[in-house]
Amino acid sequence: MILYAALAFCAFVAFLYYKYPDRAVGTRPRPDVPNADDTVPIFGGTFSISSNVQTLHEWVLNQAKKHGDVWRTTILAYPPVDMILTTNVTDVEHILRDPWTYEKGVDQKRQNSDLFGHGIFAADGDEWKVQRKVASNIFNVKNFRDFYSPIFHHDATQVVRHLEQASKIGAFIDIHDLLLRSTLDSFLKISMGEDRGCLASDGTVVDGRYTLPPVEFAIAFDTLNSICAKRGSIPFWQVIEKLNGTDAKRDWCQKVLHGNAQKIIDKKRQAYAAGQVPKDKSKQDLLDYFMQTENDDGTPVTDEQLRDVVINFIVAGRDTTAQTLSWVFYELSKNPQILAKVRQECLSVLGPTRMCDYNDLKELKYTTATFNEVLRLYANVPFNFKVPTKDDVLPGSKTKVYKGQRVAFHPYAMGRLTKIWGPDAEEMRPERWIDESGNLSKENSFKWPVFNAGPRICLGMNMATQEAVVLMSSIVRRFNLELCNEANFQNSNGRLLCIALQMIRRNGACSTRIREKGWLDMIFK
Ligand code: HEM
Repeated sequence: MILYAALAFCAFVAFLYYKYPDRAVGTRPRPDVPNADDTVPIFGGTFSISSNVQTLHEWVLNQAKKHGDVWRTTILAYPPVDMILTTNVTDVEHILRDPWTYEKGVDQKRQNSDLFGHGIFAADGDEWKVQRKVASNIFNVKNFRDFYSPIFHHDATQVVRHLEQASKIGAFIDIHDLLLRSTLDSFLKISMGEDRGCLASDGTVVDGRYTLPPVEFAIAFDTLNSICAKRGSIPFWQVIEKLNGTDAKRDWCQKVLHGNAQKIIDKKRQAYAAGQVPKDKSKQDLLDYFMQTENDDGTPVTDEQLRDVVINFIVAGRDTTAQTLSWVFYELSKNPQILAKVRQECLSVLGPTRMCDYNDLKELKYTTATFNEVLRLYANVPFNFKVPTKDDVLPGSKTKVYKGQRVAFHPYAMGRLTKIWGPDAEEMRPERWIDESGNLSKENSFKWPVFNAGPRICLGMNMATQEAVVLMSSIVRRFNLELCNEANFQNSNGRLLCIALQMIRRNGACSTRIREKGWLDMIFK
């Protein structure tokens, strides 16, 4: 009996081997598209992805260099993953111009639903359109100039206060932690009228590092964000999370996040009940706009819907800007000549102490160029995929794509490819953003999709740039900076560790080992 079973098993494996010689089980043959390196029968790219997970974005970059515009990987999972990856700018434009055909898709929603619920990041179609329309009310020049500048000034002053204290006592400091606190404080005030004071306490020195008290809300965010992000590279994550204790962690995070979001909503509802709605539309915040919106069927927006708004917008407004700024300071610490130029520009436009206002932004060209250049090299949404609702052909590479499969693009790889940016693509050179007349050049957003592009382009890109330049100009005029933990960012071949790329974004989320070392530890002098 056992012999028959063994023979049947072998025959089954031989059949699978014959049927799926170059891809994962359940995926279709594609002789017209090259496979990623180390693709094997039955499992496709499952092992090559998991064995390269620490330098995944560098690995993708190498695949793009080797295979050209388009290549493919498949993963043994349920449902099987069949993914075409393009770095062709015309293909990317085609995908991003049409979010009705190229949706986020069910898998992505499922993967992120614990964090995003039905919020703007997870929504497609009408559900997305309504949220985008309501939210776009707060992103206008009047708000940037009159209301957001003072908030950014206040929080940048707090950041500088902590850096001064740390530098006085010669302690090093995890600048990324500080920046995350600053972007969280600023964005909560801007979008929900809520002052969390994450930078308000004084720091203490623990093991040589200047440290602020932990913020539970932020820890829950980072942990849940990391759980959802990891699902992309773990086949059968639904089962694994049940077995390895992740479920309990997820429940704790949700309890903290939902509890905090509910408090913000309750406070707003109480204010409304007491008739304290700001009459002047320009004084209303994001939550005000959503509270006054009705659902299509005329019912009022529920607390659960508002909770998704709160959480989605905090993720959007906090992590991205802090992560990019962390890479800015990383690069400035390694490129003193760029630091000197940024400092010189900030001093000549603002003098030694004046804070950067909205109107100063157009003068701070090199500083903005440095921010853009860092985003080009360290796209903080490094990878993105969509799912077509019908069969289609990508017009740049002439590649056929099928309804329901994943069609991905990779802003991190695109930012470093010589075919897109020329022979110095991997160099940090802010000058590439300044045109012959000395003005900041506008880049084609499909070539540089770090803020996404097309109808779903990032709503906060101008806000992020304003906030970043306020923080950069406040810090570089006062301090020299020195990186303490270079080894955390590169492997022995000098390639960027993907885990660093993601962990800088998802600070403290999952690796206590790395967390103990501290992230982006710097000395400010
Ligand atoms: C350096 C900073 C930032 C970067 C690099 C960035 C990048 C991005 C990217 C890549 C997307 C598309 C995500 C996707 O759908 O897969 C996006 C969407 C979005 N971003 Fe940003 N973002 C930044 C800052 C901000 C800020 C400060 C806000 C303020 C709230 C914001 C609000 C949004 C919103 C609301 C969307 C969803 C747009 C839509 O789906 O229609 N972002 N951002």
